Amino acid sequence: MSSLEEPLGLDNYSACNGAGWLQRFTSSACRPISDHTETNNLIESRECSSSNSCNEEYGRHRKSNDRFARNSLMSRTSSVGRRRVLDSDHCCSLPRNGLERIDLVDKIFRSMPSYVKIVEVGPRDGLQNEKSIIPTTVKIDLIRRLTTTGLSVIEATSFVSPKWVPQLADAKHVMEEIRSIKGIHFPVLTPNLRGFKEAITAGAKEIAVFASASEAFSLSNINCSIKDSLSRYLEVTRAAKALGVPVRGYVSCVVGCPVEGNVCPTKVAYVAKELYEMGCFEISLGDTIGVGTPGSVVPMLKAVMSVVPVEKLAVHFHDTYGQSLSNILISLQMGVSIVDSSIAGLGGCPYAKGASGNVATEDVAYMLNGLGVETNVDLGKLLAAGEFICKHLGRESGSKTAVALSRISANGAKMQFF
Ligand SMILES: CC(C)(COP(=O)([O-])OP(=O)([O-])OC[C@H]1O[C@@H](n2cnc3c(N)ncnc32)[C@H](O)[C@@H]1OP(=O)([O-])[O-])[C@@H](O)C(=O)NCCC(=O)NCCSC(=O)C[C@@](C)(O)CC(=O)[O-]
Repeated sequence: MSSLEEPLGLDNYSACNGAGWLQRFTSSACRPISDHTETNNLIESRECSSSNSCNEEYGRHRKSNDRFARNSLMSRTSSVGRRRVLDSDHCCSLPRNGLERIDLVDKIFRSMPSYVKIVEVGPRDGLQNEKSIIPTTVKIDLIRRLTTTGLSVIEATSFVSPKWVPQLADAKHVMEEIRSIKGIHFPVLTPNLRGFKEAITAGAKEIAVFASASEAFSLSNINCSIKDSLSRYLEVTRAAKALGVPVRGYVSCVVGCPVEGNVCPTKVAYVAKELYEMGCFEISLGDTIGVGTPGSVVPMLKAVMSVVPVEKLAVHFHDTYGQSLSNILISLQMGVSIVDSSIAGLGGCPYAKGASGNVATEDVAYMLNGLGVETNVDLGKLLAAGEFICKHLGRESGSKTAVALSRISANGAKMQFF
């Protein structure tokens, strides 16, 4: 598959029934992980569907690291969401396939975190693809508004080549204006040592490096192979370590690539592990073109969780096929507790044609609120920040929550959260 016209896996869907389709993904050729009871409870393992050869690079480290995933999953019992359901008398035990009775509520909430850190990427990922150059003052105003919402991390900009991403050519000025704001992390993207140095000079105190699990995407995005990018990032992480600057690591194309199609979970695990071992404190897994479904996200996460502790993982979904919230939900059930999102669903990658914006921060906050998962984020203030930037861009919000709530409040009704 080399385009965004069809979701991954749909090409062969008509050839088989649901079960057969699922089986198509269970080739032992690239089985990414050993048995994982909790995860298997959520969805039967669907392994790599790629024709790529799945090297078992991570396999050597699998056993010792499995315990991270298992322990973490066991200990992440959400009391809040589950209690809400229990309290509201929805607790039920239903027979399933005539086999055994399963406590559905416990199964659903067992691994759900009680707190989720939302990483706002709107000012960077959200704006980087905008065609007309947004005034620096508007970007700064947006960031300032976002700082009032309770978000603890706001990715501010990128120190990349202005020839490649002209929208963020004002990175230095943006950083200079926000560097004095206390209590909030403002990571910036740095593709190489030069970007790192410029970011630090401009006042950045946290940076992010971005590799890809797809060779083709690495070439189109940062003009080098995965191997070369990892060497560059080793230089950057060493320099950052010397200055005590925390580095976040991104892996792009974690389930699909606009050029290569399906991406094997082992490749994602390999790149994630390399970034983690070179010192990245957190690894964000990006479905850059938004083709993933829980069916492809689960095996990918399983593979990555076998080499990086789940508490160090973030998920980063673009919403091209409207799958982001379901992908986030399944990720939370697997123990992930860090979610990237973009105000008003802004965004798209300049090197992933057709990919839409990130999942909207408002929608994530609304869903987490409904689940009883704490975020410390004020939805009303998020809505105001989203309205501000949408007004400037002259378009409707990409957040379904924002659109729905604006209609409700236009009708004079009181905001309700479910
Ligand atoms: C990586 C490079 C720099 C390599 O760029 P290059 O052309 O391969 O390398 P170069 O070293 O030959 O540099 C070309 C020009 O850029 C300059 N240059 C070199 N480095 C810098 C720098 N740091 N800052 C400013 N300028 C720089 C350099 O000086 C030169 O200028 P010239 O001599 O032609 O005048 C380039 O390919 C680039 O900037 N790419 C941008 C990639 C990008 O920002 N992509 C979007 C973000 S990634 C993303 O969105 C995915 C993510 C993270 O959100 C997760 C997901 O959704 O999956």
